[in-house]
Amino acid sequence: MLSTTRSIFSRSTRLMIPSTTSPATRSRHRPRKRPANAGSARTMASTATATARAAPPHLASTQQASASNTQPPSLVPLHPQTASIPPTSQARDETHFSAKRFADAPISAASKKGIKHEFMSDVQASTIDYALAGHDLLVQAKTGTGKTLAFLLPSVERLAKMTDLESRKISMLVLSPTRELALQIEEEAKSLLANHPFTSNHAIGGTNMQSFSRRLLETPPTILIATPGRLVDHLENTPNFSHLFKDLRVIVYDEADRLLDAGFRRELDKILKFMPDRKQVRRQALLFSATISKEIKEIAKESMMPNYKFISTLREDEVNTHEHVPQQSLIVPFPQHLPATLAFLLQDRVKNSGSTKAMVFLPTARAVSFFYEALSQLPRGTLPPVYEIHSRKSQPARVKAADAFKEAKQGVLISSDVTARGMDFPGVTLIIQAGLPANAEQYVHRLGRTARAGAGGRGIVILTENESFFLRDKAVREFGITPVAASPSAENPHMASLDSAQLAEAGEAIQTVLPLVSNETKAQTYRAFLGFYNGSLKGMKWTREELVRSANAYVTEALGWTGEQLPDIEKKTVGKMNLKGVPGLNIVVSPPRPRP
Ligand SMILES: Nc1ncnc2c1ncn2[C@@H]1O[C@H](COP(=O)(O)OP(=O)(O)OP(=O)(O)O)[C@@H](O)[C@H]1O
Repeated sequence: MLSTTRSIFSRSTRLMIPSTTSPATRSRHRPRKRPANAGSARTMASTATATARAAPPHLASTQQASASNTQPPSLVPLHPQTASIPPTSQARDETHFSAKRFADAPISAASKKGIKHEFMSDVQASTIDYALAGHDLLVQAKTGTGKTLAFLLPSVERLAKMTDLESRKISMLVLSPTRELALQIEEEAKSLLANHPFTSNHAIGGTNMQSFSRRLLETPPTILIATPGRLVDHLENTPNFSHLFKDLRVIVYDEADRLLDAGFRRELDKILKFMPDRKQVRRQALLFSATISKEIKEIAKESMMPNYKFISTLREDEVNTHEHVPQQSLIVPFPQHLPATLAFLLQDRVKNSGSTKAMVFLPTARAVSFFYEALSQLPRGTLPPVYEIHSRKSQPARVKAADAFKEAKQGVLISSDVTARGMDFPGVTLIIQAGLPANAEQYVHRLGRTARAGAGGRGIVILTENESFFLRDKAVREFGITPVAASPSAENPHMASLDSAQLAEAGEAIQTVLPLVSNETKAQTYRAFLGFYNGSLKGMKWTREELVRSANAYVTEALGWTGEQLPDIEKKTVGKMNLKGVPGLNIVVSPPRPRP
């Protein structure tokens, strides 16, 4: 079966990309001047030129480090002609870094020792004085521009100066919407705290609650990083847990707009009820995010003192994605989402001298499993290592996948939105979003997993015709997403292109692996499809009947379901989805619950 796949790839001319291109050689390949026929300012060529002009020394050295990480290629690409494109998706963008040095900042020697960067990023430079002065802050800055250090550093500095801190109490609470992000913040806190007498710990779902309660009560950390659900659990169910917060001086809402939206609101309200009255213990509130809508601004006010400051490092006319990240869209039917993803991954590998580090975002956890199972069945060497991460995996498996992908020089991480915000995976060159993103904000956060800390990257969103209403959203229209063309553009060779032959070729490869994906995964992906698109009927312009018809076509044509009957779906689930009476579902009555 797999031999078909091999033959598809071996039909192309075998290509050897010069794997030993040194960073210096590569930079010579980059255009030094903007060509007269170059398109918009978004072209990678112009970014590369700007980079060559303005790289501060700290960034130049990081650039060299990342460029030297490229591995020799091991694949035969779908269309080898694209290989002549000089790899520039690692071009850097310095617009988010300031000329302020940490060495000159009014901060302790202990903190200076713990910081590995020389220059402050914009958001760090523009917030540090206000934060050190104890103001409540609502801060908006682009993804990947160093917000974590922007809230950790001044908070730690303020705590270090407080002479009346109660020992054995938590002084600073950082709230994070996801477990992975909480652990990542803790890592960054640990390196900042290396020379301070402070400690940090976390309280996140998926860990043993009893042993964590014990540990936190026995040795309370100075800084606790928590996900809201688990913190509420502790506060409500662990005796004396709320006493740990009696001297809380700083509270941080990372990804504030997500924490304040309807999904977390109830938990946040509960958490705040357990915190000491701000009139008795003066507490600083720091709210950070890359996306802050008007409504969120209004809600955020409730969490801050009336004289709070709103700081945005976005210029007034600036759209909220990195200008230097080329973004493209491809409109194809559902069965072509996986083949198109494969084709783009292979193309990116060629564009990056055989080494791609890409993330593929999908709307549901089950769709993640499906893509993962299919792509990992491709013949060895077709793709770099493939990883999956989503909420249905155990916490140790999530940590393992996130850590492995962080470390990986090349790889493909298939993910649900659990890694969409805040996660810092170094060197990601391509973000693919296949299927409808939840909203414009989530699109921005997912895209923000590339082009971090001044590096370059690209984004592609793959949608069906019905999902393409997303591209017509007012906010999304401003992002400058351009359609993927059928053939490579001479004007901008760094943009992805895809013709029908390439898509068919990738489709053939996918057809060979679909039978290897388990029926259970396909059935679950089908049910998740029904659930997810049921929530977007209006945008999709589907009736409930059309939803079911589309899901039934999806399971056979896109997922390769070959069962005699469609996957079953429990009666109670059908009721919850409001699909009762809609023809075309294979409804089963839920098995009775075992009596206690
Ligand atoms: N001053 C700096 N100079 C260079 N790199 C920096 C600087 N500050 C932070 N970084 C690095 O930039 C990367 C992104 O930082 P961070 O994760 O804090 O971004 P963020 O703004 O919180 O992103 P997101 O919006 O996705 O949450 C990290 O690898 C971090 O180490």
